[in-house]
Amino acid sequence: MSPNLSENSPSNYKRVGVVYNPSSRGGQAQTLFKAVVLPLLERFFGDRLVKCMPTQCRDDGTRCAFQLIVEDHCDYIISAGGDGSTFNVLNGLVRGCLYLDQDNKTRQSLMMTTNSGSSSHSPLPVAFAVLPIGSGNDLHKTLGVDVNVSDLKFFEKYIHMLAEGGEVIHADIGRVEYTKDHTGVIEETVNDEHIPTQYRENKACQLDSHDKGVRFYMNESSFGISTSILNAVNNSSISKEINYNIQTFWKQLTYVNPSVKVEVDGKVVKDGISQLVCVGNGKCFGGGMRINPNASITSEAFDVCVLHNLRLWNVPYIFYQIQYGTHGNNPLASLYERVKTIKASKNPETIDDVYLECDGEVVGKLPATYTIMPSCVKFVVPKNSIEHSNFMNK
Ligand SMILES: Nc1ncnc2c1ncn2[C@@H]1O[C@H](COP(=O)(O)OP(=O)(O)OP(=O)(O)O)[C@@H](O)[C@H]1O
Repeated sequence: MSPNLSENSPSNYKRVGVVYNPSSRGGQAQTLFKAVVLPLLERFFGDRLVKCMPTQCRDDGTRCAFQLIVEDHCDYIISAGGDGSTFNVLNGLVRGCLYLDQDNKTRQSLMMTTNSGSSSHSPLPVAFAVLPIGSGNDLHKTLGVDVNVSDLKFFEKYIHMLAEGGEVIHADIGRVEYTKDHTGVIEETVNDEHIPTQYRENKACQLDSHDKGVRFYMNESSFGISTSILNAVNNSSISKEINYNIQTFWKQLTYVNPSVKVEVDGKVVKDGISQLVCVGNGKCFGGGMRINPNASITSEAFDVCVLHNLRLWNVPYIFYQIQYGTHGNNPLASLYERVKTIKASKNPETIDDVYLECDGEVVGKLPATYTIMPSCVKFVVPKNSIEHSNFMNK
């Protein structure tokens, strides 16, 4: 049945908070936001625009979104940045809603770890949207939206869409419970949930323990070679866009594929050497590669791609295929579609830890458990986007 359109207009949300990452796009986002984005936000949102908060440091989008919801009572949060910012802000949005959750219903559904994947969830009360001003913008490739940050008309159209022209769909999000790293490979601050200090006495919004982290993601999560590439890119002063290609090539020469066990809805599908496993809520990954070509953020399920023991000489062809999403018949890849839970661990013969990333942010390591959170987020998208038509045709 088609959803009721008027109820789904973003103009129903009257208290809008924007979190922007001035360091996105190698620092260009700062100027772009002030010169182009902010005047358009003021023009299209008017009095509805409550506050714009710049992030102060890495992962700070979580704190900003939390405060906009809890202190400024925002009912609509926009993340202006790249995929990493989307991830941070989403986690602040979830924790802010948990903090305000009087009847404990939100917490119960977000802590769900069974494979029932019921669609009876009601979405979180705060709407969410992303204004793409980052480098990769894989989420927008999943949505089917062409991003052109050098075109002022793009921002004019897009911000009008966010204010009134777009539509709210109920998007699924991925939940991953992973093992925290305390070895120093990942900075200790990444282990923090980033809930502002004054709210930490309220346990309702805290999902982590000392050893386990819980994060939510919008588009994709993966483990294997991807995290090794991301760690090298993020710890370097070379431009992200150039270094990404250099590291992708270099890691193919140096990365030792780990042995992992992957269980999909209770069935072991991989018990051996794998270069990469991608648990997709959306289809795109790594700068637009269609690694889970049939995934949709409204399918109420994950799609999973396992890349087996790739060797250097296999890589060019299979990555060419992944670019176009045609790797399904390649014996070096296995695709599992419409999956509710995934459990993954490293096998004893692999000595090094296997790290995982969510929406491009390396957060922790295996063992990890993924659970789909169906129809969890009221997400504003353009009416002509792929994910909007997926939602309408559900
Ligand atoms: N004020 C800040 N200073 C330094 N780093 C920040 C700041 N705010 C956020 N970050 C971090 O910047 C990183 C990248 O952010 P983001 O994803 O927005 O941009 P990007 O890398 O240009 O885009 P993409 O992820 O799409 O390639 C994230 O790890 C985020 O936590």
